[in-house]
Amino acid sequence: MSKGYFITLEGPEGAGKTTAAVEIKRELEALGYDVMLTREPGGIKIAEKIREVILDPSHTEMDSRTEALLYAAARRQHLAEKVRPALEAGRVVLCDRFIDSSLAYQGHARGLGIDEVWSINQFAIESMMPDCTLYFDITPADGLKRIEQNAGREVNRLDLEGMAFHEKVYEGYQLVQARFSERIQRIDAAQTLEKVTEDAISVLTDHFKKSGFQ
Ligand SMILES: Nc1ncnc2c1ncn2[C@@H]1O[C@H](COP(=O)(O)OP(=O)(O)OP(=O)(O)O)[C@@H](O)[C@H]1O
Ligand SMILES: Cc1cn([C@H]2C[C@H](O)[C@@H](COP(=O)(O)O)O2)c(=O)[nH]c1=O
Repeated sequence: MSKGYFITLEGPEGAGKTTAAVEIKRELEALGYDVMLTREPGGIKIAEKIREVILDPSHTEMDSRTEALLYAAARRQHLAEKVRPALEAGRVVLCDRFIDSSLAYQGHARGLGIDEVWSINQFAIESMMPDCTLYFDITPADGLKRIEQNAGREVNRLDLEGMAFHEKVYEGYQLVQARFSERIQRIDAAQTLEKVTEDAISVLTDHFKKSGFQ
């Protein structure tokens, strides 16, 4: 039984999750919480290696089911090695992407089926779901525009997919959000970073209060 609080950040490419995560961590720490920021795929050595395999732009031959299984494998190791111990120690875990990315990208956009991808992930997560998920809502066009303007960012294999794929990811997130409407809270990610952070903190402190987490 975890004593901590598990928060995930979700959304399409360029929504601002990684940038906002640093601010959210800082604000929560200022409120006295012990926060561990991590990411998927990655966060620990084995999962970072799996990330390299998945996202290498030269791996164009990768089968969609292989892709889904690799994300689930990285997730399992990350949960077992880093997330679960932090939660057991009573920490707030802030994770940049988690299972909802698999449901939107592999389940819907790749066409594997949200139920099928949910099902393969059950073996990996053993029912360990986030307490709260912030969904950073931005249109694919606006998100990709932000990425194009960020000259230093490395381009990965999924970034290279066409607009039709990114539209499907967006659609996938709408379906996932509707399915898990209690857990997933929408944040308007088109706002300034300051406003996005303020909204995120307001949602999270509200959740902490409701669940009695201190
Ligand atoms: N609220 C914001 N307003 C304008 N630009 C922003 C905002 N938040 C982030 N950005 C910029 O948008 C770009 C993408 O941000 P970031 O890497 O945080 O997004 P992301 O959701 O983590 O993307 P990905 O999932 O594709 O890695 C960066 O150049 C960042 O500086
Ligand atoms: C966890 C997860 C991620 N993805 C995709 C989403 C992005 O295109 C990359 C990760 O890159 P980021 O810069 O760290 O956002 O991987 C996915 O398709 N399925 C997943 O489960």
